[in-house]
Amino acid sequence: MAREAVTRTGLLGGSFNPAHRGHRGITLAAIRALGLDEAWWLVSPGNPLKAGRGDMAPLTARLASARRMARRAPIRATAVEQRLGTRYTIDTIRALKRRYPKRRFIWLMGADNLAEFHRWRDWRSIAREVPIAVVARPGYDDDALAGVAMGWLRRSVRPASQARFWTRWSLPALVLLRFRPDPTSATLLRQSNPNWAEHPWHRSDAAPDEPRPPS
Ligand SMILES: Nc1ncnc2c1ncn2[C@@H]1O[C@H](COP(=O)(O)OP(=O)(O)OP(=O)(O)O)[C@@H](O)[C@H]1O
Ligand SMILES: O=C(O)c1ccc[n+]([C@@H]2O[C@H](COP(=O)([O-])O)[C@@H](O)[C@H]2O)c1
Repeated sequence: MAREAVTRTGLLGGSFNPAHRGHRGITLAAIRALGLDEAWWLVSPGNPLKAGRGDMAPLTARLASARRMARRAPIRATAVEQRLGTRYTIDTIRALKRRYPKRRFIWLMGADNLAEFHRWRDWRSIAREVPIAVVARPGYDDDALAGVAMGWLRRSVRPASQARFWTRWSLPALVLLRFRPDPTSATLLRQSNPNWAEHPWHRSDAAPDEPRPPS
């Protein structure tokens, strides 16, 4: 495939409370399947649907865990939403598109997020702004396929065999990616280690912004 003059960038938004090998595994598999140059992990200052949850570690700890998990991979863990002052994904995507006109973005999410997608602010507008790649996740795929968002997006589904051509798709467009199922979840990790954020690895004094801003 001839290389384009744009940087093909996957966006995986998440709480990363903490980051885990499931995030890394699906991101690396998506990079391959979609022919991405890199992926950005957008470590959320606060998922609007999880506001007030007592088990949310500080952004600095979540960002530190994401940076560790992203090491030696074409993955950049960033708190760019904090820098932009955005909380809702629609605002983040519009701001990133304005700020990085030479990049093409695709939104990545697990099937659990697709099942809830119709609760996100302006979710149809998100689907009109960027293509969406949904990664199958054990225990969530049936709900995602039967969900409100999928009902609206069904006619916009593209075959996984065409996934590398996502920059040419008219929007909305959604592709379902099925990799080796990974049952890892942050919920399970928090249950087995509620104090994970206290570990010295995650008690970073660094400012919650990337040392090298994405270009
Ligand atoms: N094992 C996995 N398989 C597929 N997608 C995943 C997996 N783990 C996380 N994701 C996706 O990564 C993104 C960020 O996930 P998040 O940081 O919320 O982790 P999580 O494990 O889902 O956390 P929690 O259990 O606290 O809800 C979401 O789109 C989520 O669907
Ligand atoms: O924009 C919204 O209304 C919205 C509602 C819920 C979740 N999100 C985003 O979805 C991403 C996944 O969040 P989480 O907590 O499930 O990892 C993260 O980037 C959140 O900001 C966005």
